[in-house]
Amino acid sequence: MTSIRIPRALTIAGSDSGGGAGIQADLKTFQELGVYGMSAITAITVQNTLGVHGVYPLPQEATAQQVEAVGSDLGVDALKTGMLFHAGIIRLVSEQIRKFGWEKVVVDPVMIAKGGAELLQPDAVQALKDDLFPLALIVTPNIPEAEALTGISIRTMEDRREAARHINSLGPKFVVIKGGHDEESVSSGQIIDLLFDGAAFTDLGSKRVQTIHTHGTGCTFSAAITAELAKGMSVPEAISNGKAFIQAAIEESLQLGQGHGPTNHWAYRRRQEMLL
Ligand SMILES: Nc1ncnc2c1ncn2[C@@H]1O[C@H](COP(=O)(O)OP(=O)(O)OP(=O)(O)O)[C@@H](O)[C@H]1O
Ligand SMILES: Cc1ncc(CO)c(N)n1
Repeated sequence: MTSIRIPRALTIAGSDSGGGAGIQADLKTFQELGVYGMSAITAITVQNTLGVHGVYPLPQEATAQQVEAVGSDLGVDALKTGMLFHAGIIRLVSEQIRKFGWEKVVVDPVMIAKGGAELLQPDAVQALKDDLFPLALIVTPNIPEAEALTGISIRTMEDRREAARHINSLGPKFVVIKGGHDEESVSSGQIIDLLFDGAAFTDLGSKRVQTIHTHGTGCTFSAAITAELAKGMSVPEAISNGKAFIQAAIEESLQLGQGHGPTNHWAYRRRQEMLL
């Protein structure tokens, strides 16, 4: 009997009680894209659409044991990291990625939540660059994260290209600098995510949706890319499908909560089904 192996993805990230970002967004996205999802939690956050009301990091061994448990038993085709919170977790997780020989590694270098809460301690940025980036296939910073990682103040697309080159030189084969925080995209109505593959730049453009419901967009985007990699897509295909996934999720938002609401994780599948 021939058996079809189910694609498997792991997220190493923080829990968002509001369900729009973090582990919850990642698992929903994996499921929507037909990928078996697993998680290693780094911290419990108390969140809703109004902001982050508490952060409770787990002992770093607890995160490492979760990674070990799933890696040694169920197996992992692709993984992503989100909120890692401190340098100790980054070092342990990096060691495990090396030990298991995982190559499809997407690093979303989560630092600050939209309301300003710290999801990565400032002294952990160096560990991210030194330990985790050399193991990453793709890194997906937003503009403020790209600035913090490189010290480059990003005003223009040329600044962004310079930051992408700098991040690429730290090890990741592909860098996507997301454009959600680009002031110009508000007036132009176009958002550009910049992809750099170490040789060439590609502008991934999309219509900017006028909405406040963008909680967890970065998590959802990187989770969709990870799911597509787990299914065997090439990196450019995975990123392009990830962009379509987040665009649908933002366009069909759920209007939940009193603040910045979550995106709609099933909008992309609904659209795909309509095409059938
Ligand atoms: N208003 C919008 N309309 C369309 N696409 C958007 C919008 N805001 C963000 N995006 C897209 O969502 C993805 C995430 O971008 P963004 O720069 O917001 O990430 P982020 O700041 O890391 O998100 P978060 O911290 O909320 O998880 C990118 O692909 C970006 O182009
Ligand atoms: C747990 C968690 N991870 C990442 C983000 C960034 O959106 C968030 N708000 N919460």
